[in-house]
This record gives sequence, C-alpha cells and structure tokens, in this order.
Amino acid sequence: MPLDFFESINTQYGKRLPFVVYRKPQEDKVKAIFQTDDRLHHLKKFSETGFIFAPFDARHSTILLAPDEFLEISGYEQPANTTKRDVALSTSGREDGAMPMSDKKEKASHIHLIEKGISEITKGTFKKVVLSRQIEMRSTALPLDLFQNLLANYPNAFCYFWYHPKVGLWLGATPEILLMLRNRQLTTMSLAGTQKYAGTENPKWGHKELEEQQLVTDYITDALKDQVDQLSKTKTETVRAGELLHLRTKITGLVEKGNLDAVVKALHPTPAVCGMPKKNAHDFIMDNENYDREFYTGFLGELNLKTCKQRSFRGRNQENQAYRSVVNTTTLYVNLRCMQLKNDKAYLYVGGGITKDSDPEREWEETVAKSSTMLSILG
Ligand SMILES: C=C(O[C@H]1C=CC=C(C(=O)O)[C@@H]1O)C(=O)O
Repeated sequence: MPLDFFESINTQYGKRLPFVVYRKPQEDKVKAIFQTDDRLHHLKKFSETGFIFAPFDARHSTILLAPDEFLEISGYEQPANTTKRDVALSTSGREDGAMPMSDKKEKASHIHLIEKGISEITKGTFKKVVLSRQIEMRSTALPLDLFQNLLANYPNAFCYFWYHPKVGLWLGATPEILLMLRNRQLTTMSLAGTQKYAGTENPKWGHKELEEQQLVTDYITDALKDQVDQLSKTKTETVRAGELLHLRTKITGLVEKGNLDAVVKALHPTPAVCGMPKKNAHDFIMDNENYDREFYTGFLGELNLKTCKQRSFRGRNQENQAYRSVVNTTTLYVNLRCMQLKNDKAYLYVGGGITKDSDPEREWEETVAKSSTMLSILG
C-alpha cells in the first residue's frame, strides 16, 4: 500500500503538478495534498482552506495549494533499501559529500556578517538578529528518496516535500511550530538557543543562549497579549532536534474566531528567525545577507483543514460511548532545516541568533552543526 501512495506522488510530480507530502512530529501518518492544475494561488485571507507556503519576507505573497485531493497512509515504515546518494560539493567537485562549510571563503564571509551584526547591536540598532547563509551542493538525488530519508531520520520533526512547478521544490525537517490552532485553542512556541546533543537531554545552558531564547519568549507574549485571551506559558525545557538541542517554551491561549490573520501577522517573523526589534533586524538582514532567503524561515502547513477526532466518554448510564467530532485545524511550522532542489543543485539554509554575547567563531560552528540535518540525508 505505501508503494501506491508514493507512486501517486511520483505520478503527480511527473505531471509537473503542485503537491505537498508531509508527516507531523511523532505521527506515523503521512499525508499528501494534490492540486489538480498548475495554477499559482496566492493566499488572500486566513479563512481560506488548503496548505500554505509563506516566504520569510512578509511583504511577499503566501502560496496556497488548493486541497483538490487528499491522500494518507498510516503506519508508515521506512523501506529497508533506502539508498545513499550521489552528492558532492559544487565548489570543489568532490564526490564524497565532504563538509562544504570548511570552505574558507564562505566561513570568512559569514564571520564578517556576524561581526557586522554584533557591531550594530553595540550601537543599539537592535538587540538580536538572526543571520544565515546558503550552502550550495551538487545533488542528483531523487527528491522522494530524500523525503523518505527525512521520515526515517527525524521522527520528532515536521518532515515535508513541497512542489509547485512555478515556484520550486523544497524539503525540510523542522523542529519549530509557528502556531497550532484547534478551533479557538492556540499553541505556539519560543524555540531558540542551540548546542550539540552530547548524550544528555539535560545539559547546562550558557547565559547567551538563555537570554537569546528569553528574548523570543518575551516578544511572543508581548505580541500576542492584545490578540489572545488566557495567555500562558510553560516552563522552559530542552528539546532535541536530530543531533541538536534547543530551548523551548510553549505558549498557549484562546483566539477569537476570525482573528488568525492578526495572530500570524503579530508572530511572523519571530526573533527566532529575524530579530528584535523586528523592523531594524529585518532591514539589516535584507541589506547584509548576500542571498535571498525565499521560503527559508518562512512558514508552511495546513490551514483550516477539518480533522476528525474519535472521542470516548462515560455516559450517564456509565457505558462507554464514542463520538466523532470535527475540529477545524491549522498547523503551521517555521521553515527551518530545509533545502531547495534546483536542477542538479541542492541549496541548504542555516542560520543562528546573534546577540551582544555572540562569539563569531562559535556562531559559525553552530551553522555548521545545523547543516548536518540536511547533509546527513544527502549522503
Ligand atoms: C535559524 C535557525 O534556527 C533557529 C531556531 C532554533 C535555534 C536557533 C538558534 O539557536 O539560533 C534559531 O533561532 C536555523 O536552523 O537556521
């Protein structure tokens, strides 16, 4: 049965028609949404239904895949014969998929960018800025194979393969929720601060990471205070994302019907991907990162999809009773740990939060560590 599922995706892709295939964290259900023509729809209102794909730059439009056809498989297991791929550096031509980040020029340029960011922080332009880079590799891998590798390697991530012939092809395994809305119940998170996983999910965190993540929590709670009722947050915890650990605080509340638009606008882009204050950090990113982020650090996911929930309860006569309730669900993820495939190239995207306490060399190393999420599935 899974074969039929993946064959349908291959057929859709072969016809150059838009689709997305994805699996939510810790679920064994893989879902696909197919659009039956190649029109490019731009989202007008957050009351629409479908799968959305939004760029980092909120001034550019969000793409909506029309949910013409739904496909789903449960109990998905990775086929045993997942192959390793032909991947190499486009810059050096090496065939072994060796670390492209060791490229000295790339390192010097990223460190220079970080130093410039720190210097603006010292001047008071902003408190935090997230600075990123793009890594170009040669890859002839089949995207559906790469997606299956993501599924196998990142069970705790939102894994996706998104395609539109007029936009491009993206794959990712992100640990970050932008927001989840079930009827009126909102959940979002502040996710920031990074260290390598070294055998314990209970590590010590430094002042820089704690402050960097606190800034995100403060920003989100402040941005939502006029949009959301009963706003509350959990204790900050460590979460694992592949070979990395992050700090996370969950934030919940109740959203008025029809107010999703304002909530998304208030949140995106959060200081986990942009900075604080937002406008100054955004301007700095636009003027100084020497590439276009496009959909990296944007967001993607289901918008107003109806999901059925089977619930059981004890009725008055003490018998177990079951009923199905239909819930209107929106689940949007921040597009991190992702890559874009174009012709025979893979473009990987990695970044990190810069504060006054940042050490440029360590920040560089952090982007190297983050690149391993996508590099590991490339080969
Ligand atoms: C911007 C990225 O990660 C964000 C999410 C978690 C931790 C981050 C950090 O420690 O800098 C970033 O804010 C990325 O993976 O490219």
